[in-house]
Amino acid sequence: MTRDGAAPPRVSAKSELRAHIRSARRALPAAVRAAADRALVAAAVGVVRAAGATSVAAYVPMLSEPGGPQLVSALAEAAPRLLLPVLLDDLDLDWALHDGGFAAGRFGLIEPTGPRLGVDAVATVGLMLLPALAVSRDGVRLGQGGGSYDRVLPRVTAPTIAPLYPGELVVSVPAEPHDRRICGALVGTEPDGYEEPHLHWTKGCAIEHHWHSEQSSANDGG
Ligand SMILES: Nc1nc2c(c(=O)[nH]1)N(C=O)[C@@H](CNc1ccc(C(=O)N[C@@H](CCC(=O)O)C(=O)O)cc1)CN2
Ligand SMILES: Nc1ncnc2c1ncn2[C@@H]1O[C@H](COP(=O)(O)OP(=O)(O)OP(=O)(O)O)[C@@H](O)[C@H]1O
Repeated sequence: MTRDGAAPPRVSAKSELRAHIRSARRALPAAVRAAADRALVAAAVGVVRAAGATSVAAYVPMLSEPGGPQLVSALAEAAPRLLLPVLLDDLDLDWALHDGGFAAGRFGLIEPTGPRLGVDAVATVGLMLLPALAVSRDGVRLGQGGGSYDRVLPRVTAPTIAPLYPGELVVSVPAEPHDRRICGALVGTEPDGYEEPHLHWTKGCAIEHHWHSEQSSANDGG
């Protein structure tokens, strides 16, 4: 998209999209959010099972992040080994084994207190569910802006999938050279999308994936 002479993406293009999605998330009525989270949790468990992954990396949803408060416990039932991120001082991510313990962290994060495995432990998972504010159909991820997953993604050999609310799988996200593409988004399409998320494989995934769940629609491009 940015070829000869095209202006490089403005930093503010990303922050404008972030602000837009954060405020849309905050504006979601509680009942809609609860139904969407319930459906996303069920779909995420379906993806874990379809992938046959016993070791999974995920995240602890913050207020208004897709998945909600039930995501971690549901994933823990589906995957015997669940790794959750711990934000380090330099904004890189360490990984802790989920053992049911949590403590408050920076930025309103809830972080695991289980055994720390080190930044490279994430290379051992069979599936990564990661947080995003938006994902483009070609796999560019918009995160919270710390650049944490820009550091993490090169260490990951598993499919990388972001649960999203409807409207957050977008045509394009302003890409910068450091951005690594992710493999898929778990997302519904409006109007009933809040209750029916599907797995959309993106066009940018560099990781070979051997499984497709019943609900997947590969590269539907629309
Ligand atoms: N649930 C969850 N866990 C996660 C992430 C995430 O996006 N979601 N991360 C993804 O990398 C890492 C944490 N990084 C984060 C970096 C910035 C902000 C954030 O909200 N920053 C706001 C300032 C908020 C405040 O000052 O209170 C901002 O920059 O505007 C959140 C998480 C690891 N754990
Ligand atoms: N490998 C890296 N090491 C250190 N800093 C990096 C790396 N990659 C990107 N960054 C820096 O991180 C900052 C934020 O990047 P970006 O906007 O892509 O974050 P993000 O993916 O939205 O956030 P997050 O992954 O934390 O949710 C940028 O200023 C970028 O220069």
